Amino acid sequence: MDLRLAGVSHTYGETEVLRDINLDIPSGQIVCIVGPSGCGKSTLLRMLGGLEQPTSGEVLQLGTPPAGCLNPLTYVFQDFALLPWRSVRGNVALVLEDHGLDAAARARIIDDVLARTKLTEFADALPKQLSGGMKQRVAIARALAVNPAVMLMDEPLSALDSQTRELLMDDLISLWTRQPFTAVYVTHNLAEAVRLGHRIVVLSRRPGQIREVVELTTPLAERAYGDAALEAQQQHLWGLMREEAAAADAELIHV
Ligand SMILES: Nc1ncnc2c1ncn2[C@@H]1O[C@H](COP(=O)(O)OP(=O)(O)OP(=O)(O)O)[C@@H](O)[C@H]1O
Repeated sequence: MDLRLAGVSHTYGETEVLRDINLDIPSGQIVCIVGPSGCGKSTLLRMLGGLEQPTSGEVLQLGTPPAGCLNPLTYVFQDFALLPWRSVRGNVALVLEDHGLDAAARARIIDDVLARTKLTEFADALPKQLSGGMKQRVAIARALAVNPAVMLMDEPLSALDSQTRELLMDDLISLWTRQPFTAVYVTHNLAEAVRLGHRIVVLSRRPGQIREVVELTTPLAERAYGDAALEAQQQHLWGLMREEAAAADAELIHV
């Protein structure tokens, strides 16, 4: 299933947040959204997930979700959003309830996603026993458990220190390489965007408009930390964003 934003604009009261966004999210790709603070990235993600309706334009789901999909659109948030009283297994199991699956089918799915996210041996741990990186792995396992058509990821690594971020980026790349998934990945971090994005959508400051869509053709598995070509892409992105970011920053300060 692909997603398409067709002429999407959005206004909160007097504030125009997004203007005329036209964008396709093709199945099997990671599409990163970057742009200065407050330009409407999270709003765009909420529209893709159907949590909010755009003031004008349409969000279209094209085609059918993959076989075995229990929830076509699922979120991964920065703050993990785990239930503290449930174990790792229990947190993943939560999203499998009320789908008419028998216990064996649920166990099979949970075992599979825990293995894919390297959490098998932590299945019985509680969130408070886990590092931030491990908590986010649980959130990713939980998202994968419903076999979504598209994962909507809102700054999923922003709460983590830089080394943990690197490890999780490697994990996401190996997850995708073994079994491609579709994701829209909002980030402030251009290094993350060039490591993980097949396409990077650069938004202007508010009202967010698409300034450029950068396509990266290097396979994800070949995008090593510190790669010169990636650094060059990152510089290009920063060139596009620099003035917008400075203007957005000044705007926030003087409000
Ligand atoms: N429910 C809401 N009601 C009113 N204004 C809102 C609402 N949600 C977001 N906004 C405003 O819309 C603008 C865009 O917000 P949004 O969170 O989408 O931006 P963002 O690009 O994700 O920001 P950041 O990079 O800081 O996370 C901001 O000015 C924000 O204050």
